Amino acid sequence: MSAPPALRVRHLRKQFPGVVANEDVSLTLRAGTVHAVVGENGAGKSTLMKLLYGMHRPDSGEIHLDGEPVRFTSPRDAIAAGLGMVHQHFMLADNLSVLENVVLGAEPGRAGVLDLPAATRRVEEVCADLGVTVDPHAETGALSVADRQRVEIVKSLYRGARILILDEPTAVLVPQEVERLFASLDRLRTRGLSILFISHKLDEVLAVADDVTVIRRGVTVADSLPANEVSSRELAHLMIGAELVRTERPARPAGRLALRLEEVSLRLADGRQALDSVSLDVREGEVVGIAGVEGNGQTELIECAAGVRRPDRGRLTLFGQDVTGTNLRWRRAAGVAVVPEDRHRQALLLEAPLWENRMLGRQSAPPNSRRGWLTRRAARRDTERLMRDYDVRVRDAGVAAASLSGGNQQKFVIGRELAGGPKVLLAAHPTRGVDIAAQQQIWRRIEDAVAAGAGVLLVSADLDELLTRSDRLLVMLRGGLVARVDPRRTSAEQLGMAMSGAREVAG
Ligand SMILES: Nc1ncnc2c1ncn2[C@@H]1O[C@H](COP(=O)(O)OP(=O)(O)OP(=O)(O)O)[C@@H](O)[C@H]1O
Repeated sequence: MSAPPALRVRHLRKQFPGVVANEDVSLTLRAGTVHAVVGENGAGKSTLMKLLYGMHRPDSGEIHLDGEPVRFTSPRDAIAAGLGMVHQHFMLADNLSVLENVVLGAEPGRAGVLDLPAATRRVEEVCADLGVTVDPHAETGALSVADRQRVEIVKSLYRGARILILDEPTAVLVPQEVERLFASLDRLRTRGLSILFISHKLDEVLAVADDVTVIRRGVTVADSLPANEVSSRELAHLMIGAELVRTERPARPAGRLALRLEEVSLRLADGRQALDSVSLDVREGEVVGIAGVEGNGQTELIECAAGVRRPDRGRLTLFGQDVTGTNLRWRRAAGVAVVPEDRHRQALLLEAPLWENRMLGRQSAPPNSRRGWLTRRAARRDTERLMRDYDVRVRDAGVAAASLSGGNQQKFVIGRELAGGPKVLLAAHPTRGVDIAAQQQIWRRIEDAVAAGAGVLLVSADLDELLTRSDRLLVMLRGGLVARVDPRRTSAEQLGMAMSGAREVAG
């Protein structure tokens, strides 16, 4: 008899107030394989992972581990049973060392004390299993995104995980890092571990996964298909129940100078030179893309352009007017819209209802305010219109932002920022965590704004997005703009090379 599957999920159901997040979800994760879960935003993928990891309890349905039924009441139970999970937002303490993060919360030795030299050796062994090197004594906050992700994986393996759940692990990685992650997953698979991961990138899913499960609106529509028997087109079709339309980018003439940065520099409190004499122009009706490995100044660039941070040196102008000393509020009033990198901390009040979130930063503008009074009904109606326009799938405008799926939160923020007809849009990762159909929809709206004259400064970790959407593309490294590439003549691999500082740059 063949071995039972590592994990078998049958007819899981989970309802939240007003929403059935998982209606009927099933999948079979075979031992020693990589299994991808795909589906539109809000399809119920994260809910499934949280059910498996003991963060939520299913209303009905069954979970079997190695053929045995299990019922977890907390992640602690799931970890004890051999599950590990790497969340989209890493759960590491930045001010602790890699080693401290890894052993934090893990069982100490028999004597109740932690044997540090033994723990260090074990961490090094796990890294060797993964085929990566991470210094156990490095400060976690100083590591790159890819390294922090490795630490999360090491942490799970250190605790003895045999099944690893990864929630959109590649969303934050550049192509070279994606390849390294896949190589690590491959090593784990050969050693008999089983991996379940969520992704929105179908080509990538087909490249690495053995099996694929498709969830549409809370229901499994394809249960554990062999990946070599489907195409990305078929998967997209299964996900949305319709064909995707490819959009061609129109050539467009750029207009007046909208935003200009002149030799802008910024040193952070920890002494790091975040921006080093950055000069760039964004004209009306064009998209200027910024490529770079995360942590090379893109975040601070957007923050300075938005007026959230003030540069130490240099000048910013908006349609010729010096705005260097103005803040976010002032710039918003002057027509600047901002889609920030961290939607949880900078774009949404998670506990507040959507209609309040709709008004953030614009409390005094119509239709939210009449003669200075907030009109709640108008704000709600306006929010519901925005939800329809941007296909934000949620019951009504009274629902708290926290209970929206990640992709729906992003669609909401984009809709809110574009609603005012901005002159300049500062967009950091506008489609991060958003499914392919919604990505196209978001870009259609941004392109409409561009056609209406908006100038867009785009920061993204998605190289295909940068290459297909930018009119001009600049590469950022260690706080400076180091290369200019032609988005029409550059491949994602060449761009990845330029981002890592390699000399020869195409275009
Ligand atoms: N804690 C919660 N309370 C209320 N509703 C929730 C909660 N968590 C999820 N939902 C709802 O359940 C549905 C499924 O959400 P889920 O996060 O599982 O989707 P997803 O497929 O992971 O989406 P995405 O790709 O956008 O991350 C959504 O409609 C979401 O609003």
